Amino acid sequence: MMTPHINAQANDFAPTCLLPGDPLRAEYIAKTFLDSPKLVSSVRNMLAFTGSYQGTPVSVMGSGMGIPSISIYAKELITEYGVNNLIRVGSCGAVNRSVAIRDILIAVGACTDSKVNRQRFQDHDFSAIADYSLLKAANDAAGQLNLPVRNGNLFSADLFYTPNSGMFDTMESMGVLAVEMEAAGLYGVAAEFGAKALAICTVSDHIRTGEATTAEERQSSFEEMMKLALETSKSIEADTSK
Ligand SMILES: O=P(O)(O)O[C@H]1O[C@H](CO)[C@@H](O)[C@H]1O
Ligand SMILES: O=c1cc[nH]c(=O)[nH]1
Repeated sequence: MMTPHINAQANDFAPTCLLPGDPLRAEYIAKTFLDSPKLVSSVRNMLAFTGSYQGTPVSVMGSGMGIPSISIYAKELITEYGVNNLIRVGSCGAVNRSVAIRDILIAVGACTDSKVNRQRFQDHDFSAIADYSLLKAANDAAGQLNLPVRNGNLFSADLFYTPNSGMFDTMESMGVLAVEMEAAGLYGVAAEFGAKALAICTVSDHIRTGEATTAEERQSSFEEMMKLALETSKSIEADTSK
């Protein structure tokens, strides 16, 4: 069994898949946190692994950057490989002065300048929201880990290098916390194909203050987010097997 973008076998993916933008982050998660990680797909070097986290099967796959890329992988994972829970573990740039570098943000919803959800929704405004059971599981896991997290709205931008930096003021005035490039698309795909999705992002840089994390800081603060996503996947698996 193969899709145009994934060369895994039919049962190679677990019901839950973590989706970092960077395939090397997928490899890092698999090799750092999973027992017996197996490489299950490598088309275009978009590495995917399946292993187990404290006894719970879980997969992790790079999504690439931007809504078009994550939409391809998320759609094929859901419809061809039976993945039901998709958890993005990404980085983001803060646009809100109340947010600090290294904060972990959970995207209750995501705005976007992309038209993908309007294409799905007869040109109306679709509310791109997280699945509530995943959102609750992530917040419960954060409590257990004693990890401060912030729940709120993200903005999924088509352009990393925006020609309209004035939009950052508008985002902040509307309460948006940070900018990244995938969450709104992931939530749209999940809604279209009947799966559950959640985006968790660590603030890697602050667009307002110009602060940025070092590579080492990114690694350690991303590890907290990775653990949070893995604990979330463990608790939802325990819930569904009751
Ligand atoms: O670190 P990742 O998960 O790739 O996320 C962010 O980083 C990339 C831009 O540098 C975009 O994909 C954006 O969403
Ligand atoms: O998409 C992104 C990710 C991190 N920082 C940004 O400014 N944008």
